[in-house]
Amino acid sequence: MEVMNISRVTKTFSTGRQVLDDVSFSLEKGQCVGIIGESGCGKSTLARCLLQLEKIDSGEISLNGQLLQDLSAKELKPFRQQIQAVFQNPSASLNPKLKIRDSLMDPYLQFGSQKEMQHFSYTSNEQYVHQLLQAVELPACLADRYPHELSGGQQQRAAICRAISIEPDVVIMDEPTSSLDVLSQASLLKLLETLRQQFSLSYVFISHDLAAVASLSQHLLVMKEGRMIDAFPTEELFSPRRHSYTKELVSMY
Ligand SMILES: Nc1ncnc2c1ncn2[C@@H]1O[C@H](COP(=O)(O)OP(=O)(O)OP(=O)(O)O)[C@@H](O)[C@H]1O
Repeated sequence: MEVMNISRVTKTFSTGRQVLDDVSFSLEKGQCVGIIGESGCGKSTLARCLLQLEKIDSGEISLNGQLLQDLSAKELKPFRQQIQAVFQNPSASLNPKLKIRDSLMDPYLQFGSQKEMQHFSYTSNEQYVHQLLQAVELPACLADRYPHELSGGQQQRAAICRAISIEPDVVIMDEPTSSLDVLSQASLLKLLETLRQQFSLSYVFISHDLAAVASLSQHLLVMKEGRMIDAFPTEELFSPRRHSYTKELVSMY
C-alpha cells in the first residue's frame, strides 16, 4: 500500500536557484526509500518540502491519498501526526530546556490523545514514557535528564523515540546517523530497522553515506543537482545497468 507519493516536484529559492527539478517517487507502507547524493544536491530541501516546511513551486506531494501542498497550516495539523522527522542534529528535535520525559510527552499531548495507538498504550505519563524509552533501548532513568546530559547516540535515540511516539506512518530522516561515531551509527541503523519492522513504519532515509542508506532501504534513489537520476531496488545497486554517476558513488566505497 502506498503511503506517500511525490510527483514532479520542483523548488526554486528566492535567490533564483532551482534546487529540485522534476522529482518523483513513492513510498510503500513499512518500506524504506533511501535517497543518496553529494552535498548540495538538494536532499535536505527535499526533506523540508516533504515535511511541508518549504513550499514547492509545482508538482504534488500526497500522504495517505491527501494532497498536502495546498493545505493551510490548520488543515495540515491532522497530517503532522502521520509524518514525523529526525534530523542530523538531535537538538533540532529535543528542546534543551526540557527534560527528556517532557520532550517525549510533547507529541502525545499535541496529537496522540486523538489517535488510536496500536503498539503503545497510555495509562499514565510515567508508564507511557517508560514504554517509549524501552522501544529505543534507552534506560528509564534518562527520562529525568536534560538533552546535554545524554551522549550523542542517546540523544539521537531520544529524538527517534519522540518521532515514533505517536506511531506516525512516515518518518523522514535527514542524515540521522551522520553526527555519530561508527559504532553508534551501526547500532542506530540496527535500531531503525527493528523499529521499522516492529511498528510497520515507512521511512525516507536521506544521507550522503551510501553504505548506511543501502543497509536500511529497500529502494534507492540517486540525486544529482536536484534531479533523480537513478532509481532501483537496493539489490540492484551493483548492476551494470546503473547510471554512471551511481557507479561512481559505489566506486568510492
Ligand atoms: N533557504 C535557502 N535559500 C536559498 N538557497 C538555499 C536555501 N536552502 C538551501 N539552499 C541551496 O540549495 C542547494 C541544496 O541545498 P540542500 O541543503 O538541500 O542540499 P543537501 O543535498 O542536503 O546538502 P548537504 O548534504 O550538504 O546537507 C544548496 O546550493 C543550498 O545552498
